[in-house]
Amino acid sequence: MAQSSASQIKVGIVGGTGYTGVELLRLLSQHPNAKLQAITSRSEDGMPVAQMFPNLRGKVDLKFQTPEQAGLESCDVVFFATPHGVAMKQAQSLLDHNVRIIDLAADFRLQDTAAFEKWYKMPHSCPDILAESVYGLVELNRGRIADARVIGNPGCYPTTVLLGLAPLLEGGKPLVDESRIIADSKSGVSGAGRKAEVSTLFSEAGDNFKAYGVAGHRHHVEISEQLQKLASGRQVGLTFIPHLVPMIRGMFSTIYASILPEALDTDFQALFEKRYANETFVDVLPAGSQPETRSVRGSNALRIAVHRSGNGDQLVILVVQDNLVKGAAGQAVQNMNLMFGLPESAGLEHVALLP
Ligand SMILES: NC(=O)C1=CN([C@@H]2O[C@H](COP(=O)(O)OP(=O)(O)OC[C@H]3O[C@@H](n4cnc5c(N)ncnc54)[C@H](OP(=O)(O)O)[C@@H]3O)[C@@H](O)[C@H]2O)C=CC1
Ligand SMILES: CC(=O)N[C@@H](CCC(=O)OP(=O)(O)O)C(=O)O
Repeated sequence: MAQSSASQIKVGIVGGTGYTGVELLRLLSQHPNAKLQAITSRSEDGMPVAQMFPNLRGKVDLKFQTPEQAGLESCDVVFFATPHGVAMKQAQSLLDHNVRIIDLAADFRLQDTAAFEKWYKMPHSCPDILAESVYGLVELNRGRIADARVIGNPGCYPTTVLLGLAPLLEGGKPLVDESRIIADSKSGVSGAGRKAEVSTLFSEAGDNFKAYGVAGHRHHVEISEQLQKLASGRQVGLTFIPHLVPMIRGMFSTIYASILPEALDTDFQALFEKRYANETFVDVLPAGSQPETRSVRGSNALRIAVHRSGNGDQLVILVVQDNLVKGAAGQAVQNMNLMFGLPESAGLEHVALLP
């Protein structure tokens, strides 16, 4: 159980019964500098957290409380592991109490409020707070995260696609045909959350493999907004197709890009290795490697392999992560560490679970 001390960060979690909420609990209950202070659930109000999640017995001795009763305003930071539209309604009152906010949903991800309203089917209730918020993809935005009061933690698919493409787009000179990039992405079923839905029943999702959101997915607009920033304002044309695979955790994005004739002699392996050389959580695998989702299961690592296919003019980038860790709760804790001046890897040193 985390011991309280003056230097510990007082943490609240809104939405402690969902999959990202319980993942935050797993990570933060072992974090050397965090003290869990308030965990909310409206449906499980009064239930001991460890009764619902026995993996936390002896680690978390709090009960779930409603958001109104939990005393969130006395925390240093509050994580929202809630559906879209919840954090933005509580953000101002928490900021008024000097509480910093990390939202795992999409309320603070898209700067384009018209796109937010189109894809999330609700008006944005605090565009002024959105304007000061920072997109919490640490490897791209580290400089701005430390001082941020509000973080929009990235979507799981966007994390894989953006980190898989950043080294190609960040340079001033295009290396690949930026008008036709393809991201073919697959997610485990936990990506859909813990709520009961027919599509995530064992008998629907098991022994099955399907694409969805082919005509449009809300992560496409999130990825596109960030890709344009990475490419210094150049338009980037992306086809993004998500798939559901019959596993619980894990995400795999295969990204295809055509190398421009003038860039054919680029050493892409070296480019990726150099870009991520100082990143604790991004692992560029040796040339020829084929990453597996189980190599990141339960860990905050994201692994990338760089390949050329065909006659060498097609780049194929393979990216794996655990959707609940680097794709959600782990990334959120990485943001918290930066915001509070801690080592970025504090509480995030778990090695992936095999088999
Ligand atoms: N699953 C994943 O891989 C990823 C998820 N995300 C995002 O993280 C967020 C949480 O996802 P996930 O954990 O899967 O979701 P779940 O559906 O599993 O859990 C949602 C949680 O929010 C609480 N909640 C629901 N409505 C409200 C409300 N109006 N006010 C306060 N609390 C509420 C629920 O508890 P109760 O109803 O009892 O209060 C529950 O604890 C979502 O926005 C999701 O899009 C982001 C990246 C990856
Ligand atoms: C498998 C599955 O259903 N995945 C979710 C995305 C994961 C997620 O929660 O992303 P947000 O935080 O942006 O909602 C989906 O496609 O809707």
